[in-house]
Amino acid sequence: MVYWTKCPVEFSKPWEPLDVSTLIKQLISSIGMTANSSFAFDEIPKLANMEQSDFRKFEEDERSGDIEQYFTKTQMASLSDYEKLRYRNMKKNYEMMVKMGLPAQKPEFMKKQIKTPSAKHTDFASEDKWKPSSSKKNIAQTPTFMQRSKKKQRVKHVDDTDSDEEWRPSSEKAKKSANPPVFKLLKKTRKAKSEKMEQACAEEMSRKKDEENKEAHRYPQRQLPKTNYMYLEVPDDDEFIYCEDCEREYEGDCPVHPCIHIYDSTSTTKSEKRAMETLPEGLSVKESRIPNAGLGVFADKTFPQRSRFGPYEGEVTTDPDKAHSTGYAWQIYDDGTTNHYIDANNKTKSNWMRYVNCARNEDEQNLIAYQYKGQIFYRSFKDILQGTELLVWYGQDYGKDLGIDRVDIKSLLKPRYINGEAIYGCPLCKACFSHDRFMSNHLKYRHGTKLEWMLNHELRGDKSRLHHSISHRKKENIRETLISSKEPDMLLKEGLPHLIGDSLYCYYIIL
Ligand SMILES: C[S@@+](CC[C@H](N)C(=O)[O-])C[C@H]1O[C@@H](n2cnc3c(N)ncnc32)[C@H](O)[C@@H]1O
Repeated sequence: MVYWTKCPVEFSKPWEPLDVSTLIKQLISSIGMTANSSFAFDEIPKLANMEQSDFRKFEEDERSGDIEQYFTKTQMASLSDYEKLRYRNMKKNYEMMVKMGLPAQKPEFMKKQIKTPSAKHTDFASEDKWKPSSSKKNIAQTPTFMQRSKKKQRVKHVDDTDSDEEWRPSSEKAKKSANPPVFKLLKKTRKAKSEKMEQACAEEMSRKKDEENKEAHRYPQRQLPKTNYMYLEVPDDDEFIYCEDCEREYEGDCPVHPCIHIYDSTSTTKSEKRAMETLPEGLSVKESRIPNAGLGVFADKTFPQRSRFGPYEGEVTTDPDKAHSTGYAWQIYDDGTTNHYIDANNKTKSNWMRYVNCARNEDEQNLIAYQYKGQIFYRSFKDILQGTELLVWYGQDYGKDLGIDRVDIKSLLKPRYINGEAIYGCPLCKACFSHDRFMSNHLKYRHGTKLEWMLNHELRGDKSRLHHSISHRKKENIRETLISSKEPDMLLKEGLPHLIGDSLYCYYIIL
């Protein structure tokens, strides 16, 4: 903290956390002699202006040093006088910082409360994060059972509603496809908003184009081929959703880290404004930050990690040529083979998701596209901050046609055969998987940025080296023992390291 390194006052025991009120008093008295010190002087007037009586009152208040509420009787008895003093000082410091309106990190021991504190102390003990406006509010924790029931409701929305599409994929599962409920907004407002938005976008774009044409081109001008559809890894079973935090798939949503579904706005129009009108609250469409990419979708507020958007709407077609020609079609699989395409080229039959552009690298990507029950959803795998453009990865082939060269995860999925069984070893850690899908998920979610870095910096233009190093590492690290998939509990009991992924599928343990 600032008073260890920059404090102009000398203390006899620098290793002992100090009582901050004593410290502040000494600081205030030393203002005159510390004018050249590196201490954050803008803080000093604030401290100096605090009423002295406040400090005294605080100091004299015996309960402010009370730490018993955080320890059991046995724990308290085992603490030495020195430790008790230390904890009391930490608590006092924290409370004083909060009182002064300074951001303070709550000491670890104060997060666990054993006994009910007095009303006065609840103020401090209930704060997990310091917030200027809520520093004295008692923030209630949502009980776990309440969070669960919320999650169930969300799942029900997706599962129980029927889709409007005229043609449906052949799979029985996809027939029950979701058409998420929507917020009822004042249509006129949205209509006016979207009309204005379209017009403003068009004007802004034509102005920028004129300007760009006058300038020497800063970026290579590419005639982008409209001969692509967007591609996802082939799902064998699209009723499972991968959770990046748990590193495993769940049937439906992860019960521990459920998604927050962001619903489309209602649009009943049959005109081309439909796609724009479906924009959820907090999103807007304007010119993309990616040169020559056209329009893009931007966040007007922060969307947290695991926000889920969708489904992607469009016309269903089984004609690959038609889908290839538009640049707005996602390929949909059923049992590992292409079943149909959802083409959002037609604005009267699609939603706002048609405007989401392709990320050029892992850093700017904030959405993952995935197929769930025959439909495409986008999910944020990190917080999307206000003002950021929403960007998803369209897939290797489409990416290449847009001039984007990213690590081809599929190329890292070459198995090695042990006892006749294919195993997929991670090039970056010791995890191994029995199925390319688990390995692919692991690479994408656990090491995405690192892979990008390897390609761009270490292995630029020489992907063969990467493959070489992978097979070399595999030879070194893989213990050639096949462990039955039926014994995951036993394996865990033995405490073997690096059992990663779903234990039913991932049954290789690496040395
Ligand atoms: C699904 S649409 C995205 C919305 C599109 N920007 C629009 O204005 O309608 C896909 C098209 O957007 C453009 N695009 C998307 N991502 C791009 C990128 N990273 N670089 C260049 N063009 C991109 C390409 O023209 C592509 O065919």
